[in-house]
Amino acid sequence: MALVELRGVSKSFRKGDETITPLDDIDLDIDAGDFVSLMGPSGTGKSTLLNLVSGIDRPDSGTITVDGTEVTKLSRSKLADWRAANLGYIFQTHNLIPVLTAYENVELPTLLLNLSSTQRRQRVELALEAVGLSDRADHYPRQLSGGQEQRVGIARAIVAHPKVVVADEPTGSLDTETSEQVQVLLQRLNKELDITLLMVTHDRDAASIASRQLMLDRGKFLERGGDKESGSLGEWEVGVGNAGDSVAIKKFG
Ligand SMILES: Nc1ncnc2c1ncn2[C@@H]1O[C@H](COP(=O)(O)OP(=O)(O)OP(=O)(O)O)[C@@H](O)[C@H]1O
Repeated sequence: MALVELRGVSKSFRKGDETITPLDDIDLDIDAGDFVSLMGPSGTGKSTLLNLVSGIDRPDSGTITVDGTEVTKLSRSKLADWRAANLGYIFQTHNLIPVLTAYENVELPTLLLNLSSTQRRQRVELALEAVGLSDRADHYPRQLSGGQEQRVGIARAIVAHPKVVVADEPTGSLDTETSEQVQVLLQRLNKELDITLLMVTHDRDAASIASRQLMLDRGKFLERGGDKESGSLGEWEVGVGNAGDSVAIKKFG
């Protein structure tokens, strides 16, 4: 069983008289240890997908299972606990709380977990160390650079030792050099700490650091074939990211 399994997932929104259905009967498998990047045109439902996987929103139909737990079946209160323990979320703009230090921002999600103060301190220190910011623990967000703020946001996402971390354009508001540093950091977290990552991005370079590259195109997943080890990238193939769909080759961009 894959770590993350989506089966027959659909999600619609009402906009005035119109119904928009960005995700219609989607299937997807993500294995433990995968680093998946997800690209696709604006409005195709990438953020919607992250919100469903992280239990922030619910699908209209279909099931989402993470590490054996059917997230779509959890009650609202159980979902909050599940999310705190199992899911990390990295935002495009880090969403740090300005009146809290880096340490306190990272500590915040751990307050929802059943941990002693010693365990909590260890987790926060480890997370800050993992993103190379131990020496900035007492700084407030305004005293940090954009890249450092994003690294604090990443530390906050991993502090609970989640099963999965989802990231919505984590390099979207960073300059090229800082973006590259964050990409290297995400790759290290995946390889060294074995964190399973699902990252939405519009940046081809950021997408290419992932071990699997998906594209969401008109409600269907395309997956980039090729040999990651040798660096040769193939074409986008329909249906590979999907569980079950027929596999037809289609050129994309
Ligand atoms: N809460 C909501 N209420 C109404 N419509 C919504 C809501 N959330 C998303 N949508 C609509 O669903 C569609 C998919 O939105 P989503 O943000 O998932 O796309 P996206 O692929 O992430 O786009 P982008 O690349 O521009 O961030 C859009 O048409 C959007 O307007």
